[in-house]
Amino acid sequence: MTIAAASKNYNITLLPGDGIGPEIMAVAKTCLVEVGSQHDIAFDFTEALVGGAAIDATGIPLPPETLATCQASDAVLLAAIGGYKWDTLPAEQRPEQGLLGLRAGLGVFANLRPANILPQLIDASSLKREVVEGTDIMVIRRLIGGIYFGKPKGFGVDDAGNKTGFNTMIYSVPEIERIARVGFETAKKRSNRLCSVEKSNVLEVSQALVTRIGAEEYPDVELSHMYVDNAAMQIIRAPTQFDTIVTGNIFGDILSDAASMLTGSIGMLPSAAVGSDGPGLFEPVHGSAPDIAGTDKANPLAQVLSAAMMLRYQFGEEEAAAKLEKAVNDLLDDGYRTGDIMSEGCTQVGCTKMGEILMAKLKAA
Ligand SMILES: NC(=O)c1ccc[n+]([C@@H]2O[C@H](COP(=O)([O-])OP(=O)(O)OC[C@H]3O[C@@H](n4cnc5c(N)ncnc54)[C@H](O)[C@@H]3O)[C@@H](O)[C@H]2O)c1
Ligand SMILES: CC(C)[C@H](C(=O)O)[C@@H](O)C(=O)O
Ligand SMILES: [Mg+2]
Repeated sequence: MTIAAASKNYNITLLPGDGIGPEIMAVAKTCLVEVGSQHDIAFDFTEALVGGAAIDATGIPLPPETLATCQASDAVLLAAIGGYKWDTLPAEQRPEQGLLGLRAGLGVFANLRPANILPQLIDASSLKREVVEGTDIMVIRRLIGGIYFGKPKGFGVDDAGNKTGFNTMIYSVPEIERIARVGFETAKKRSNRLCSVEKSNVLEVSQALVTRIGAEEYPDVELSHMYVDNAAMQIIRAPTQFDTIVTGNIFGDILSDAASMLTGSIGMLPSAAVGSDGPGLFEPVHGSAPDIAGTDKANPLAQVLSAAMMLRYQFGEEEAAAKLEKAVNDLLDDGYRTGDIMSEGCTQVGCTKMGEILMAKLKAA
């Protein structure tokens, strides 16, 4: 779909995926078109298949044409993949492999996962107001390395004849250095505090390699190290002690879900996967929520905020990004909530209605 006569034109691949994916993507797409029209930006959207939807249509979770379309676009906006229907497939054929292949195929090694509490949602958090107030964390996750990608992996049989499964966690020094740089650069733009979360008391892959770069290249950034088990506890106990966290793939996956509860709901958390010279991949932190798919209960705000991250990080369209974020803010100010962030005295709405209210806010902006 193209809006004529805009001075800027971006090719976006949309990957609605599975479960609630198409529902929340519809909201984000409409909002993008509206905000684009206000900022002289046209979007050419191409929809492609990934995950379970791709398996059903083509037999594989990441058809080569999907990857090619994504690689040829200016940015990729993904909703989520996966669902019960494909849970019994062998590991390599599952929807999740489509997502991993996409991340690797785009070379987006740095995943920025912000978790900040909006004042309107403090009472929606499962933690106490005094604990979450002021939370503003950026989790930076190494996205295309570590145990998700290490080889060898597979199934075997141990000496006693028991079936086994195995994966390999491996990081090279250059890989750690490049994510560390993203961590330091991000911390510099925030409050100059970087916490490297590792398991360096046990794992060779976690040895504190980040320190070297920090000491030499970023003397102004205060670097700390924390074991991941302690970090999981500290993030719940006293989240405001954290500013920027840099960590590995699996630790980042787990910590960002934990951090989401500080913000009220995982339905609020966007992410940006960047690092290559090409298109970035923008997606909510949450999954396809198969338990609520098709019920119009999904919170579309993480998807909309992911679109805002795309505008900011990929295109430098700060004003348009800020406008999307303000619309979210205004809607929350007016007390509209999906079920996952519902609080007493607020008005509960579904995904579609939330989209309509967002559009009204954008049009009024
Ligand atoms: N990036 C991705 O595409 C991605 C991320 C995580 C999980 N997954 C996949 O999603 C499927 C379901 O995984 P899961 O249940 O562990 O995690 P999930 O994030 O899909 O859901 C966890 C819980 O959060 C709720 N939830 C998630 N997003 C929501 C939203 N926007 N609004 C309201 N509630 C929301 C769900 O209803 C569920 O109760 C699996 O197949 C998994 O592999 C995909
Ligand atoms: C679905 C899965 C492969 C994915 C991950 O572990 O990276 C998801 O949990 C995420 O957080 O994006
Ligand atoms: Mg996850």
